[in-house]
Amino acid sequence: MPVIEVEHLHKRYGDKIAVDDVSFTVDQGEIFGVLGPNGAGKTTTVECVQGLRRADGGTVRVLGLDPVRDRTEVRQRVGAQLQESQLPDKLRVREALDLYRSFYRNRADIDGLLDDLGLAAQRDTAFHKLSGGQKQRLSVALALVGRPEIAILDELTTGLDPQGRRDTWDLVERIRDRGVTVVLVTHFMEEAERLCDRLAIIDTGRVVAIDTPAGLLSRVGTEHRVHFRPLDPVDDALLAALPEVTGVRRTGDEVTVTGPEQVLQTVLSALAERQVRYAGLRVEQPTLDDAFVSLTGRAARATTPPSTDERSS
Ligand SMILES: Nc1ncnc2c1ncn2[C@@H]1O[C@H](COP(=O)(O)OP(=O)(O)OP(=O)(O)O)[C@@H](O)[C@H]1O
Repeated sequence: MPVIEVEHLHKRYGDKIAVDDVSFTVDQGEIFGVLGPNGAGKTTTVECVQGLRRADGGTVRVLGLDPVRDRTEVRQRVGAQLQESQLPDKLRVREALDLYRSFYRNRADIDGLLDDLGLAAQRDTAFHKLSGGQKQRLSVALALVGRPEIAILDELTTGLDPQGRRDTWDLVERIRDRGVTVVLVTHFMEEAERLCDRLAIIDTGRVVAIDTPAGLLSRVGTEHRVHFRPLDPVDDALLAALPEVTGVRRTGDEVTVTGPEQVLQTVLSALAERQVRYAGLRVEQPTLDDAFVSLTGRAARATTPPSTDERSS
């Protein structure tokens, strides 16, 4: 059953069309990704879903409500992450949660939330003394403090280190396991692939595809690429004649063999049979990056979240 229905959403800022024509539905209980490069219109789209912006065209329904007309009710039932700059420096974690909790009629247990988010030890820490990851987790806690039916998480892992990112992914799955529908806005392919049940790829204000990660991958084919450096002579023609192999390429001393998933086993068996030793074995499978390139005709801006040091803001 859809909890969010967006139809032909259109939004412009002056002459700039931010969202041209976006339609999608989000089902109850899923993690739905809104994926696309910087400036694609993702944030504008979810701001219209939250009722923070009024659409210039199209319709948005959230839990059967109009997010602009029924803003008060939608705010009670949809949790959204705060921008970190919206909290005063001196406010302590526990105080922030108490304050935001008072805005809601359904109130989460704060100690449970602090435990769940790994913030129990920081309950009396002032906001400005939190690390980037802790601030990020607090913003998620604030999105959950009103026990929402839908949580909208925008660029959740930007600025987190790899461990922080993995912890946050586990957290998103736990949120979903509690029955909360999650809308995850991201421009990181790996994050979308790992977390989302379905996702909409948005580019220049338009939806270019909506599917499961596996469905998107199947659109770009299922070819695997096996790379290795033979340490003994091996004939390309011999590799090319193996069942399932669709291509053999040599780049310097590296050989790349392509084919379906089983091609790895085929190649390894053939090399073992002929006592060909090898080094540098690696296998590449199609990724959402490949799907994005194939759907939009160009590469996404980023495939891996930058570390804190690389953060621009
Ligand atoms: N308040 C605004 N006034 C004018 N233009 C805006 C405003 N907000 C966004 N835009 C423009 O609208 C387009 C879509 O922006 P939006 O923030 O929705 O994209 P996004 O996909 O969320 O990007 P990012 O990943 O960088 O946050 C961009 O070209 C952006 O510059």
